[in-house]
Amino acid sequence: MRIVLVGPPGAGKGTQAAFLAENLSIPHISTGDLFRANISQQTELGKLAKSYMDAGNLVPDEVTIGMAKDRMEQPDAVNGFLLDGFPRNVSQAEALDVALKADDVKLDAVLDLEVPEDEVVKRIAGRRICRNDSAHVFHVAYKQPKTEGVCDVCGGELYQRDDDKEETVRKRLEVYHSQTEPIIDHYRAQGLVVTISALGEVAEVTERAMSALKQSDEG
Ligand SMILES: Nc1ncnc2c1ncn2[C@@H]1O[C@H](COP(=O)(O)OP(=O)(O)O)[C@@H](O)[C@H]1O
Repeated sequence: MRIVLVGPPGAGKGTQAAFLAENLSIPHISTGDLFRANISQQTELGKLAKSYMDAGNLVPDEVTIGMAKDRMEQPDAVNGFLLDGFPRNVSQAEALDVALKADDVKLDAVLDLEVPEDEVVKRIAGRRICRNDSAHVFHVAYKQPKTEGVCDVCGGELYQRDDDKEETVRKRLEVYHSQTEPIIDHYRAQGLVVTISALGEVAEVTERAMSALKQSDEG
């Protein structure tokens, strides 16, 4: 299956993507994770990406599209993938359409995770991530001082992403509404959009997502 996941920052895309990718036996491709890997390895791409990310802006298409395509061309992605964070604007969606067409393949679904805006701000401000695995995500109370803890799953150090500060989150939401939301219409025109609520327990949302994807596959 070839799936695109969309939803505002804080919708739980990364968390859900990890579970869904495992259930569906396809690789989870996250452009945010690819950028963060470049940042921690201090590559040129990482340095460039960081300046945009910390401001809550999108990294320019010229570098993002090439990076995403390179990843999708890896052998593990030949029969399917779950894209998380890409495409993030209409021109990226168009570039993806062209790339898929060239390979004579199609997307199966675009899964849209819906969550109210005040919930998103609260979730992100309290979000802490494990240094060992970005799928290990934890939450502290909203507006609590940044406390360093350890990951319940693997004992790794927890940290707050630089772009998870409240001011940056507001900017990211603005960018989401102005640049990313329009891709939902782009894909709606292709009949691919499946919308589910991202509220509730993680496992509940995964179940909701799996049954929505199954229905769209049959329908
Ligand atoms: N496809 C993309 N195009 C441009 N910038 C991107 C893309 N994917 C990720 N980024 C950059 O990485 C940041 C973090 O993205 P991500 O890890 O997906 O977090 P979230 O979904 O919580 O916003 C974005 O705010 C943006 O600066």
